[in-house]
Amino acid sequence: MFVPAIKGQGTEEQQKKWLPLAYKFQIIGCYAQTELGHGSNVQGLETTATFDPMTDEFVIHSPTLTSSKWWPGGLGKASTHAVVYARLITEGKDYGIHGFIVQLRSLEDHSPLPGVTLGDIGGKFGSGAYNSMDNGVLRFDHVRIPRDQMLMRLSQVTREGKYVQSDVPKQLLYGTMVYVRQSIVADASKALSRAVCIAVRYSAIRKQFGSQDGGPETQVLNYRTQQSRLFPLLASAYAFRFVGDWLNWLYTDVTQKLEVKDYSTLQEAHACTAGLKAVTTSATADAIEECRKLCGGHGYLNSSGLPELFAVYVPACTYEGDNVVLLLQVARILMKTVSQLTSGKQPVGTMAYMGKVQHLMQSKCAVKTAEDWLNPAFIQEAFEARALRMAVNCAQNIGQASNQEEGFYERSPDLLEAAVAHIQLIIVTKFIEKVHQDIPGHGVKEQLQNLCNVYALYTLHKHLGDFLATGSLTPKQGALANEQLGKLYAQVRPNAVALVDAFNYTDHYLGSVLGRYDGNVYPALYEEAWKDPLNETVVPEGYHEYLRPLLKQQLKLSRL
Ligand SMILES: CCCCCCCC/C=C\CCCCCCCCC/C=C/C(=O)SCCNC(=O)CCNC(=O)[C@H](O)C(C)(C)COP(=O)(O)OP(=O)(O)OC[C@H]1O[C@@H](n2cnc3c(N)ncnc32)[C@H](O)[C@@H]1OP(=O)(O)O
Ligand SMILES: Cc1cc2nc3c(=O)[nH]c(=O)nc-3n(C[C@H](O)[C@H](O)[C@H](O)COP(=O)(O)OP(=O)(O)OC[C@H]3O[C@@H](n4cnc5c(N)ncnc54)[C@H](O)[C@@H]3O)c2cc1C
Repeated sequence: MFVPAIKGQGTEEQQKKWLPLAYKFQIIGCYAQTELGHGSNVQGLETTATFDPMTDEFVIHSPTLTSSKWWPGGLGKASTHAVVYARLITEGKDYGIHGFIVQLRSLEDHSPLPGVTLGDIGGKFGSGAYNSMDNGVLRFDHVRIPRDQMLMRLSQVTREGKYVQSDVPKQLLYGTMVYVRQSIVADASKALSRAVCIAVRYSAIRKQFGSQDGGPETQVLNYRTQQSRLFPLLASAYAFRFVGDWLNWLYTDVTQKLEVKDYSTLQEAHACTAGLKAVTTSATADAIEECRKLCGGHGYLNSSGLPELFAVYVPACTYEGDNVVLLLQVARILMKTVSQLTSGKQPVGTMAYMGKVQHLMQSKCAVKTAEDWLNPAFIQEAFEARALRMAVNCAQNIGQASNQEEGFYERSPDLLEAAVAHIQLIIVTKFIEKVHQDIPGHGVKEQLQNLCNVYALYTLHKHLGDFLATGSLTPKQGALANEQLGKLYAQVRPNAVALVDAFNYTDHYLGSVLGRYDGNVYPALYEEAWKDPLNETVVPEGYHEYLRPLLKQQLKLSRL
């Protein structure tokens, strides 16, 4: 994040100076924004950067305990430099949060520079999976940096100390986070596809119950409950891959527009990166845990690869923006869009469907049979109607409040659900668009169509309350969707293993004895067990100190 921050907020000159050093690992940088007291609320950060015109320097300082930088990855032990986000103060006025390049450690002996206190913040969730990352703590005691180490693409401070705001939106300060959020969506698909690959392959070899006359037991992958839990996750892995590909296109397009000072899609980029990051990471974290449970007891072994995957993945729901905070950002933009509908201003991009407000507010879903749910037009319209009606309902309720902000606060739980509905519509839309494309490979398109329908109808089934409460569907149509879902599972089953083999993960990358490509799980589990350090001695350490005295004492007591 050190590099994209300099690329996005540094001048050409600053990029020429600092990026080659970073690329060649002549310096190691981190992104020091979050503090002990503030993470979500960036504008609440307390670290100060006060301009000293006498020396043409900024004085970086941590005025309070809560202003200590806290969490930045790589900060504790590895980084020599940081992009530090601090309150810019010049001529006695606070201009809010800006980025500054600050050297933290000597390039000679890696010792912290004068006025810099830093270290690691300690162990984190799980069996230490994330402990390979030195998330750090950092405090400044009046550390001086040259004025030209303020990232000056978005705004400047002159030699005399005058603050100058460039003619670019100040939100570009948040650009690095937008960049990482869009990459996290693609990474959600990677993490989810790993978990699903393990769970599908293991479910195909695991047999339990159902033996007839001594014959083989039933593959657990054949149980309807296993399919109804697992196949929506398989479909989600593909869904997140395709929406992640689209989001990368959107991000690239926005970045190109920014180059020519076209800021028209900045809001769309923010809403989509924030919302898709929130929805895909929450779903993926839940799905990895579900995949662990789908593997029964063996899923709880470290050798399954699932506990570590979960422990490493779950902070994705928090880092790069807490998911609730990000969804509320989407909700704000939805409310702004709804308020503009009466002005005649046509919504664009992923909000364009809201322009069909007259139709969608009164449309009746035309589904009459289970098979009708295989028609993408019916799915698309049902999801559009649900999302729009939820947004309009929120806007109407907010409108009844004494003031907008109070109304937004009071209705924030409903707004959260409206934001999720809008983002799920985007995911479904992009999946439908993907399967409408020419897709090479014999039968591949049909399989992806099945998965697209599984993702859409599973999501509809899971959020049926929204669809019924907004009148977007009738209970009968909801039941028909569930009926069609069961038929789709039967169509996915024969290709389930092929659909996870298609991720083409090596056994090494998968890191799971349950997900081995050859399915030879039981010998691998047994072999792995003996590698456990506890098995280095046949009689366990502690026997003589603890077990033997206890056993002897109990034996003596039993003879009394
Ligand atoms: C076996 C192991 C295997 C493991 C396998 C899986 C591995 C895991 C998966 C992947 C691995 C790799 C993943 C990638 C690496 C990830 C590393 C993560 C490191 C983490 C880094 C961080 O966390 S950095 C810090 C992140 N912090 C945040 O995100 C803070 C969140 N808060 C904010 O963004 C802002 O405070 C907030 C937007 C909430 C509020 O802004 P504010 O200005 O205070 O107020 P507001 O009025 O809401 O907004 C004003 C105005 O600006 C618009 N706006 C806001 N944000 C943006 C933006 N980003 N872009 C554009 N516009 C923005 C907003 O809409 C408002 O507009 P108007 O209404 O005024 O028009
Ligand atoms: C593994 C990991 C790596 C990280 N790496 C970095 C890094 O490299 N650089 C960096 O700068 N930071 C980093 N962070 C910090 C991270 O960005 C923050 O933790 C994250 O932005 C969440 O902010 P917070 O901790 O202040 O959460 P809080 O905002 O304090 O969240 C606490 C609760 O409050 C709720 N909440 C907060 N505000 C509102 C609101 N307005 N309305 C409703 N509910 C609200 C949240 O939803 C949440 O439930 C990292 C964090 C982790 C876990």
